[in-house]
Amino acid sequence: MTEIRLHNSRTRRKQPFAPLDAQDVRMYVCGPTVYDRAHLGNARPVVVFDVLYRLLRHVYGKKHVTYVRNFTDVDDKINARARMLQEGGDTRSLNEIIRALTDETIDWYHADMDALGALRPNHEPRATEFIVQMVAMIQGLIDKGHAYAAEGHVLFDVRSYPEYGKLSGRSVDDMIAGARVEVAPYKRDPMDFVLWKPSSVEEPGWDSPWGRGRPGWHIECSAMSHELLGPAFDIHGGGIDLQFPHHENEIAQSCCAHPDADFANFWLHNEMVQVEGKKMSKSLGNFFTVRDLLDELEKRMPKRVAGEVIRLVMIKSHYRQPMDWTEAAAKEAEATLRKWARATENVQSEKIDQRVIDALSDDLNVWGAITVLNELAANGDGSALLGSARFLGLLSEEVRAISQATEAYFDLQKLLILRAEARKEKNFARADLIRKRLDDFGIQLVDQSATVTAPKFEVFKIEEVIQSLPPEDKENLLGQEEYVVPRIFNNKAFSDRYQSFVARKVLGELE
Ligand SMILES: Nc1ncnc2c1ncn2[C@@H]1O[C@H](COP(=O)(O)OP(=O)(O)OP(=O)(O)O)[C@@H](O)[C@H]1O
Ligand SMILES: [Zn+2]
Repeated sequence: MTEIRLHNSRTRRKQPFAPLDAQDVRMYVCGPTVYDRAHLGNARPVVVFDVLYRLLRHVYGKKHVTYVRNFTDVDDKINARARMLQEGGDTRSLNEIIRALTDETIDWYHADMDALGALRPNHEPRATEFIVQMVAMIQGLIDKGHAYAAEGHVLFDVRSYPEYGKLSGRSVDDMIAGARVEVAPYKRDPMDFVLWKPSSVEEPGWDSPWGRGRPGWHIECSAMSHELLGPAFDIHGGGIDLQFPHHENEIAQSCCAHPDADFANFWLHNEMVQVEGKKMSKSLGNFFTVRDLLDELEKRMPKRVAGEVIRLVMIKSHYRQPMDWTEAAAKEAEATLRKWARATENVQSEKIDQRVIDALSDDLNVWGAITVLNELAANGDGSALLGSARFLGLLSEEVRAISQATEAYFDLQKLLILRAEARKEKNFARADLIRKRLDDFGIQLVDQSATVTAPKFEVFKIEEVIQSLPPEDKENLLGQEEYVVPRIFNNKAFSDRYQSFVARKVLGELE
């Protein structure tokens, strides 16, 4: 079996990955707080852990991997956004606005992440559906002496857990000195963090032994991962911005609530999407949403291609390196997809190149995997290229067809440019030759643009085209010359392929 090696933030080194149970490999990734469209930074953990999910499914089998990513649908940021809407004239109750806001944001999130080719996790729990489990866990922590109730709040007693700070490598005293910790009269220690807090009448709230209130953010992940994956599981992921305090707090809660288990075995953190050296974030206002970017790209390429372009740009940077979005990277990704599409023309079968799996198994070296794909394209191994690209969530049937058609169009464009250049140089013989050769194949040049009109090519030329087609197209068309002409031009994919074929042939003749 392929050995996967992953950089474990917990040990600060690359380690061989061995699941607790190879029949049920379990991964939890911190999901979004749902009150706004996801920005490009929020998409990074989604695509990074999607690649890991695909790799785990490949190595251990699809049925043997469970991936959980939560939705935080109860949070002060959500309440604040809902209040803003109320102040803006929304007459619904705060709870109604929050329900509609979180539902809508989850729908947007799904649409945007689907567009980036990310598989949906096996479970996408909403925090509000696991309040009972959160209350039980908090009560357990109080019973064990790790938490205390004060003024309607429940706080985690950080000093009761000597391991606190181990993941991020900080001591509690350093943390107090360096962090913006909230000092509050009900806290015994400034580092203690909230497990439960009181809700006002109009705020979302649930009954609890400590009065009507709502959970703190950190306990949500501890309770949901425990409910869906058990007290110990294999991989916990999220952005590096969550390592402290969120993940540190998750560990403290989970390990104190379930002292016999080890919570998450491997911790994986993706680096940040940056804008001019700073983390892309809502609070800094330096963000653009995935939707904005898709809309922008869709001005010059079809939607499906836009999604794959973003995906390819994002996975190409190693997940532990910061990355910027650049227009140049988008252009390069678009050209790469087109190149791969051409190299997989007429390809039916698919196989995954083992070198791609090996590269990904080395702490998700996607760059290395892409180098292999480019090599396959250069060597004309379309089958392994298609299988491997599909494995990375790229080159879907639709994108392949679109990109191939675009290639065909580019080939024709090249000819038109050559012809225009010839005319400019007053090389009318060459210009005429290009027009004539295209005309021979039934492609007429009209006013600088190429259009396919009623063809007048001979049967042997049709045969040539037919021979270049995949077997089932060939079978449909061979020996039916008299019917070929109308069929070819009724069939968009065929006509694109045909144009590409002709253009390449004529280009070859001119060389
Ligand atoms: N710039 C970024 N680059 C990479 N990952 C990010 C970035 N910003 C947030 N994330 C990740 O997105 C996921 C969702 O986080 P969440 O919804 O809490 O975003 P957020 O922290 O509210 O965003 P912001 O920091 O802009 O307010 C987390 O795993 C987080 O680490
Ligand atoms: Zn979390």
